Amino acid sequence: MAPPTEGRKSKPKGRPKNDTRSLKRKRDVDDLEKLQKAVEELDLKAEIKDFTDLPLSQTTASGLEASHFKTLTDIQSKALPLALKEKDILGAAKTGSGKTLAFLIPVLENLYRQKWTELDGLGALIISPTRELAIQIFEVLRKIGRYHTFSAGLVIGGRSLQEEKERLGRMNILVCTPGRMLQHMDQTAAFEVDHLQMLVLDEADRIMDMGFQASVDAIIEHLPKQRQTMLFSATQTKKVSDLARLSLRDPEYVSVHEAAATATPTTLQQYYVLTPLPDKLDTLYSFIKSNLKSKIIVFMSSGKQVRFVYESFRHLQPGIPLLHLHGRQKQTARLDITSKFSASKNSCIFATDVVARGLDFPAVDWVIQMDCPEDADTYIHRVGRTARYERAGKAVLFLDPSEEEGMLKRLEHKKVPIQRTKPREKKQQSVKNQLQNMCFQDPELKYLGQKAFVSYTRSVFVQKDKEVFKIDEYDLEGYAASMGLPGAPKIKFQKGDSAKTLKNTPRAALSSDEDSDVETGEKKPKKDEVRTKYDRMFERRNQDVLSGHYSKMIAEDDLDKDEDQQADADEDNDFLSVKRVLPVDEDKNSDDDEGVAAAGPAPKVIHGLGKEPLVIDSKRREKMLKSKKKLLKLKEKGTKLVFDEDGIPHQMYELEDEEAFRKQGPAEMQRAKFLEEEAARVREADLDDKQLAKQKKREKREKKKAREAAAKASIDDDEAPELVGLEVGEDPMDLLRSLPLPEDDEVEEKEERPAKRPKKWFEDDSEDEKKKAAKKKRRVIEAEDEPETLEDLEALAAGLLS
Ligand SMILES: Nc1ncnc2c1ncn2[C@@H]1O[C@H](COP(=O)(O)OP(=O)(O)OP(=O)(O)O)[C@@H](O)[C@H]1O
Repeated sequence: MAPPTEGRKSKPKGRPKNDTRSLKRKRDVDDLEKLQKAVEELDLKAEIKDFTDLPLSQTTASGLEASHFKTLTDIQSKALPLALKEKDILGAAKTGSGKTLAFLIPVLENLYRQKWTELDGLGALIISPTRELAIQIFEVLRKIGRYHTFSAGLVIGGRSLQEEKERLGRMNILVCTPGRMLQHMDQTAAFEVDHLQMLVLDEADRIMDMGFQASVDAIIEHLPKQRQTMLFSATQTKKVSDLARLSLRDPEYVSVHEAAATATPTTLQQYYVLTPLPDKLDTLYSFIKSNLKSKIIVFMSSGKQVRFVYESFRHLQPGIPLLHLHGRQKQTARLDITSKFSASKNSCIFATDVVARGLDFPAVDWVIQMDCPEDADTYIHRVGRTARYERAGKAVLFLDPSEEEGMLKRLEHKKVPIQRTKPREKKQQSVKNQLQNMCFQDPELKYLGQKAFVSYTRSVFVQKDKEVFKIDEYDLEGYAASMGLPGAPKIKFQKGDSAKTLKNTPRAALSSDEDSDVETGEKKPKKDEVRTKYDRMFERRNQDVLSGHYSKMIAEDDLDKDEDQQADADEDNDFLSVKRVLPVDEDKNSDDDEGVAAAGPAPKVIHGLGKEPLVIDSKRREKMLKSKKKLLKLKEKGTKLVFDEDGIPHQMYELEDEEAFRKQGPAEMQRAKFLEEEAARVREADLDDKQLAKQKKREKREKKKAREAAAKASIDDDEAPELVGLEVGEDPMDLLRSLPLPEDDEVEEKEERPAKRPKKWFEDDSEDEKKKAAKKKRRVIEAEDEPETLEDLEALAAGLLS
């Protein structure tokens, strides 16, 4: 047995092992009793400043210390004593004020004091409205609970249900999103919640609102009524109906900032700018350009808006890393993006309300609300992503003039101090033309823009607060034009659903096929209207130009269709979107492949053109096949044949019969013989070539002399034709011949190779490589023979100059 390590207390000698264990157990029991007593005796009126002043287990205290938490925030000092005494709590405090610890510490402590073990099953359930927030809560729990022996899990979807099922039964603490949790409660037989002690709802008002209503009610039905329930939010729900749904027992309302003059952090500066809808993108771009050294979050009303602005702005290359986040991205991508944004010093993320609540990105400088929030509470949560825990921050709200009065009234009512500011004229720049160009050149971007336009318009239409959102007063045509669209897509609205309900309704419950239930369409061309090829181009989508990036985006969307509802909270629903209406002219044939395949007649198949049969599933493809040139691309490449004296074709290189080869002698000898013969042939050919070259030169010299003589004669006759840029009598070939001829490709490459420039953040490798390939192509100039005609030389000179 190894000797006891220095500094570590050795076991008392001679004492039986069992005695030690029972002594330890007794000491633990004593400690627990003491802790329990201290909690019971805790004076609720006493001022608690440090975590060490609280009756906490050594394990939690050590976890807090190791995570560098020392002093309590206001909400923590008010809520923690009550929560430790197992009271039901309604906690309200400003954003970034430390509510997470106010419920996580009691979760750990109360289970600890009840000696909860793995065998006792689920002890505490923490519900969050979004996956990102659930992950964040889980991370904090892991940090401060690192010395505890509880098992804790994250149930948020995005990975296999089976995998989660297997682990669920063993968990003591779970952090979850409502949709996924309910799925498990309904489907996982081994998952027991009968002994649950604590239920926590973070961002409670959001979880209790209409979108989550059904799932939350169903979850609560599974839970035992006797439990501790805690609700936390910066905008707390006090609705009696909500509290009744949760069966709270005499809840303590802990609101530390209710008496405060403002509902938002005092370190937060808040502004609004009046920017009519058609100028919104210009204002946003100008703002980003003027704040390249900042960390910015830009909130938009829908995922489609986010995608359009991200895709178009990244092409404009503002000079700051751009990111985008919305509910339809794959979970791994979302995680990657949030961690990138957290780690970055300066970057700009375009996001939907999926990041509006609870997320604790470090050191955000600006929160921009490009689209007006649906209500003052959403405003408060969005701006709360900056100015967190004693840090300073700034927020700007973009308002259309029609929204100003209504929104300011709402904000004032919620005690939000906001003042108007104007963007600097000097810094204002317009991107309208560039967007128009981009949409014109890239039908996919245009299509994305149309969808963004429709989803924005619809989001405004479904808003409940008609005092703020007056659909008739927006310049929608102007907005569409500012996005680079050729006219505003026509939208047919459906009545009945409110923004909030739609916001959280699971996508599956809405339309699964975006375009199948659309009520909207692009402007139908009138029959007699003159249509240019540009009009037609603007109306197309999914042509051959489909960019890889966009297809990837679309693929991501499809992959992500099974995401849980709360994660999609931000996402617009597809009961309206752009319907592609084809022009009546011949381009009506130019439907995209998917459309025809889905709805049209069975596709034709052509065999024999290439290796694989060609499927003609659209008229456009059929048309393409009628063009010989295009068809060539699809054909197999020909094989080169040589004909012998009898006119029989042979492959260029045919393998000799092995036996015949052997008969001719050893391979090495045959090889030497072959080389010798070939060398002799080359020498002979070389001689011929040299003679030919000499003869050509001689002929040229003679021709030149003849021309000079003729020119001289004509000068003498005073009838010489003018040669622009040349001295009279000078041979035009001489000038061009004096241009340096490339020796070989390598020299060219050295001369032309540009100085290596650093890769810009917005360039991806494939683009880089494409450029390189294009450059290489340009560089290759065939210059083996001396140019002979003027045309040859002109072509060569042009090649060199370019
Ligand atoms: N006692 C403390 N001492 C130091 N930092 C703290 C303390 N409590 C919380 N914080 C830090 O403050 C920040 C905000 O905390 P938290 O995310 O819990 O805020 P919140 O009130 O839940 O905000 P929101 O309303 O936006 O969800 C976090 O970075 C957290 O680490």
